[in-house]
Amino acid sequence: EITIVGLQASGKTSLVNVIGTGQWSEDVVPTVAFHFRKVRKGNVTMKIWDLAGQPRYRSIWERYCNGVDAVVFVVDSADKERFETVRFEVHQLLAQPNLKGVPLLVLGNKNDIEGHATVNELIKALQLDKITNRPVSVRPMEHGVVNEILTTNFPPVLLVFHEESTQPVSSAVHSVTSTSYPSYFQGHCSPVARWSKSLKLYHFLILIVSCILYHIPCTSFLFTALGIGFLGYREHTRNKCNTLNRCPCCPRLRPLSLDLE
Ligand SMILES: Nc1nc2c(ncn2[C@@H]2O[C@H](COP(=O)(O)OP(=O)(O)OP(=O)(O)O)[C@@H](O)[C@H]2O)c(=O)[nH]1
Ligand SMILES: [Mg+2]
Repeated sequence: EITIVGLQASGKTSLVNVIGTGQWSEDVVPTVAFHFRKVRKGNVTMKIWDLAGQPRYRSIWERYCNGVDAVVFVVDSADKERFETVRFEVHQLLAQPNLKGVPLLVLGNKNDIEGHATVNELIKALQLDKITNRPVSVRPMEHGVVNEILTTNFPPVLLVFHEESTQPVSSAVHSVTSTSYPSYFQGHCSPVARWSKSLKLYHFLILIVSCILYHIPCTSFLFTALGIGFLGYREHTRNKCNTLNRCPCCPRLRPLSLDLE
């Protein structure tokens, strides 16, 4: 799940269209509020939140960035006059507590336009080198062609695009299996978090009520509570929580490398 943000007319919707259809189209209208799109590539379903970039919609960005695997910030790299605004918006967004640790991918779009900023200029103008609390990647892009962009070192989305392909998105797609996925992450879900979150209050309520009804002594109560906890933990581990499908209670898994050019 990714969220695409950026100032108006930076090319967010154009990018999403390319990801979704593999076709570049000039035919885009400014987004109102947001546009949600689900794209299936191989074994992976991407959920993409394409947010509107006009000033009146920027206050909702944070809400839609909450809990996603990556935030993609699209910048019109030919519109240098607005870099200051972009810098402000990037840092303002990343300062939100909900976005702690979420990886950031900055795409310098419209690279086909003469006089566009280079990746290094973008890093400097947007002060991306000051972001130290999350993985950051900056890539150039034009006409929504994302072949080289959404690749290896940058996590989730991005595995669906083949690293060395020079083809546009649709043909660059390859299937991702759960075995190729975990190598992008280090760390694992905390067993304590899993265990405690899998215990629900109602488990204890049922237990207390049945203890009272059947006059069960304290030690049995304890053993049964532990048993329920263990079963809950196993259930949680098996069904809900792995590197592809993290559960909300587990700490965010970290991508392995920081790829700031
Ligand atoms: N030259 C050039 N034009 C582009 C590129 N990407 C997008 N555009 C054009 O930029 C304009 C705005 O594109 P959109 O995709 O609607 O931009 P957006 O970021 O979704 O805008 P909002 O929805 O208003 O936030 C369109 O006319 C696109 O055709 C690019 O790489 N190069
Ligand atoms: Mg749009």
